[in-house]
Amino acid sequence: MHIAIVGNIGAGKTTLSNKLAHHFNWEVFLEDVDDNPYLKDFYDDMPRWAFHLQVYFLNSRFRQTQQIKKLQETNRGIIQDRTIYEDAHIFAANLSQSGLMSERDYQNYLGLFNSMISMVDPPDLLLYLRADLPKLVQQIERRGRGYENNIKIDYLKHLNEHYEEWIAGYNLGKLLIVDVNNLDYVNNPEDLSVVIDKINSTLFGLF
Ligand SMILES: Nc1ncnc2c1ncn2[C@@H]1O[C@H](COP(=O)(O)OP(=O)(O)O)[C@@H](O)[C@H]1O
Ligand SMILES: Nc1ncnc2c1ncn2[C@H]1C[C@H](O)[C@@H](COP(=O)(O)O)O1
Repeated sequence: MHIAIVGNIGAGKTTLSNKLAHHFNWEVFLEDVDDNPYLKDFYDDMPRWAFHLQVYFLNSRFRQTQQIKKLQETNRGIIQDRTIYEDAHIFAANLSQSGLMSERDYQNYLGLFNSMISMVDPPDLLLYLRADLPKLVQQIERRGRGYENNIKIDYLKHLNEHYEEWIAGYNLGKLLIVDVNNLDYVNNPEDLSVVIDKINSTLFGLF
């Protein structure tokens, strides 16, 4: 079983990934953020570093999908924090449409993505955490990564629009949308139970 948690920056993916991995006693795969050599520079100067960052994330995410594939052969359950689909369909697409990545770099990137994607298995369940801008801003501030102070509201807004469009057309497997605006699974165990019940119901038809 492989559940992938997707959603905008600060929606609560990492927090929920860790909690679900603990609950189900499954393996968790997190994003390559702390050791990412481009992320801080990217937020300082997006046009300069957009392509470098996308190639870095694409490679890191592809490597992760291959590790997940191997682990699945052992029947171990897996929780994945963000997917390779989001790199291309959300972030790279947004950078291109916002004029922050040149057409030449975007087409080069897409060529790479399209070569890789046929080797990627979709998750059994894609869990989309839907969050409005105030919730995202509040949680990004709460997390306090210095370089994310530069993130503009418009950037988050455009990412949310890309998410909604991508999710509306998602057809690679089961999909569960959870509105997290009024959920606090950090402090309220009942809110975590709500999410776990929805997952069990979507995957196994329980509840
Ligand atoms: N549903 C929630 N309610 C309250 N706080 C949350 C919730 N989800 C996440 N947080 C807090 O918001 C911050 C960002 O969450 P995080 O899981 O890192 O988001 P993401 O991985 O989607 O970027 C963290 O400080 C986390 O403790
Ligand atoms: N593909 C990406 N392009 C640009 N930025 C990205 C990409 N993937 C992740 N990010 C950023 C967004 C955040 O600042 C960090 C970690 O993501 P988070 O949603 O907080 O887990 O990396």
